[in-house]
Amino acid sequence: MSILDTAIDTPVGGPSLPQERRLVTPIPGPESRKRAERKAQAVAAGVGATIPVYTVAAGGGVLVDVDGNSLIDFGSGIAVTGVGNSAPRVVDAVTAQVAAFTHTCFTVAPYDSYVDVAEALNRLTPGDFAKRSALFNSGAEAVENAVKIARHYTGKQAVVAFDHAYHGRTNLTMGLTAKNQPYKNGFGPFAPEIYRAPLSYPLRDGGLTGAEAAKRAISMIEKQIGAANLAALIIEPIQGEGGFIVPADGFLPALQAWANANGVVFIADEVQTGFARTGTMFASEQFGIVPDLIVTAKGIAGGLPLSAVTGRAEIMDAPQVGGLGGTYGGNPLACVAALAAIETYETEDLAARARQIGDILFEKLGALRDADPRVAEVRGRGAMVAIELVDPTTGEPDAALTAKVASAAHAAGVVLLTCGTYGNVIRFLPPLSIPDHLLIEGLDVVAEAVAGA
Ligand SMILES: Cc1ncc(COP(=O)(O)O)c(CNCCCC(=O)O)c1O
Repeated sequence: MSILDTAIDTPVGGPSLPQERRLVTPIPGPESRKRAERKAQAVAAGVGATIPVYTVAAGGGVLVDVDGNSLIDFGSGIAVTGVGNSAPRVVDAVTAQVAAFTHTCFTVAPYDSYVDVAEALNRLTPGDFAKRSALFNSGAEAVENAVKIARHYTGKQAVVAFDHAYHGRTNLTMGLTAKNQPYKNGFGPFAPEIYRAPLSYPLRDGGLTGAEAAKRAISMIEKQIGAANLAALIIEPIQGEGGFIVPADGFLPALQAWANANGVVFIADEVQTGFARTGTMFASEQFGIVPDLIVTAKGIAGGLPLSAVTGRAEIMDAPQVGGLGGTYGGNPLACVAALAAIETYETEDLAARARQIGDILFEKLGALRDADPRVAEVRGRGAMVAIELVDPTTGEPDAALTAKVASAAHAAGVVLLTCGTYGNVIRFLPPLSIPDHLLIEGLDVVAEAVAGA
C-alpha cells in the first residue's frame, strides 16, 4: 500500500484538525504495527523511531495516526514545526510553487525566493552590520559550511566545540558532537583539528559563574590549541540534544569577547534554538551575543528542509566563487515555505507565543519539581524547556526513570522526546500553534507518568 492509496480519505492537516487527545487503540495501534513490520523489511535498522505511530495528518498541537488516534505533539518533529504542521501560509506558498517549477539548482539558474530568504535572514539575525547568507538543506550541512567559511576567512584550521554539544551526523559534525551513542559509535575516524572545551552546566559544574566557566574554557583553548591556530568556536546558545543546558549568565558573552579579540570566528549554532523557539527570534538575543556567523535550520521553513549560514559580509564573502553550493541548497519549495513561515512568525508574533508557552511549562513543571526530588531542575527558555531526572539520594542521572516516563507518556498519547548526554532529560518542544488546553493536558499526562514511574 502507498500513500496514494489512502490519499482520498486522508484527513486534511493544519490547525483545523480537532485539537484533542483521542485514543481509539493502544499506542501504537494495529495499523501502525503493520507498517512497522514493513519498515523492518525495507528500511535500514539504524533508522529508529521514538514513537512508532504512522502519521496521516498533523496540525495545531496534534498528530493523527493511521489508527485514528490523535496524539498531543510535544516534539514538533524535533523543534521544526514551530509555525504548526501544514501551516496555512506554508501550504499555500508551496502549492503555488510546486506548480510553477520544482528545481533549477540556484547555482545554475537562480530565482527570487532564495534571495528573498537571504535578505530576510540578514534582516532578522542579530547584528547591525552588513551580512550575507548561504542556503543549504540540513543543519549539519550548514554547520559544515560555517566551518568551511571560517577556515577560509581566517586561514586557520582548528575548531572548538563544547562538552555535550550536538552539531549533526556528517563526518565533521560527528566530530563536533560530543555524545558517542548513538551518534558516533563505529563511524570514525573523524575529521582532524576538532577540540572540545568545557561547558557551563550549572546543575553539574559545581555552580560556576558564567565568567568562571568561560575562564576555564578559554584557559583550555589557549593552553591546548592557541588562538593563532583556531579558526572558529562553535556553540549552541542552549544545547539541544545535549540536554537543554542553559549556560550561566555571562558565559557566552565572555567567549565571544575572547573570540573577537583573538581573530577567532564565533559561530552560534541556532538550528534548534532559532526562529522564535526560545521566546525571541534567536536565542543569541537573550544571552547578549552577536555571532559572527549563525547557523539556522529546523524552524526556518515549517517542515520543508532548509538551512542557512548567515553572518558578517566580510567573512561570508571570503570563499572563492563556486566554493559554496550544492544541488538542492535553497531549493524553491523550501524557500517559499521559509518566506511563508517567517511571515507567520512575524505576523502572529510567535516569539511572544513561545514566551506564553514557556510560562505554562515553567509553572507546571516547577510544581512537579517541587513535589518530586527526582526532578532535579526545570530549565530552558520559551517553548524549549526540559526537566532533568536524577536519583534523589546521589544526584546521579536516572536514564531508566526517564525512559519509563517517556514510554508512559507515549502510551497515553503524548509525543514526548528525551535528550541529554546521560539520557536523563525530558524535553518539551511543542509547536507554537498548540492551544493552551492541549499543552496543559499533555503536561498533566507527563506529571501522572512521573508520579507512576
Ligand atoms: C543544534 C543542532 N545543530 C545541528 C543539528 C543537525 O541538523 P540536521 O538537520 O539534523 O542535520 C541539530 C539537529 N538536532 C536533532 C537531530 C536529531 C537526530 O538526528 O536524530 C541540532 O539540534
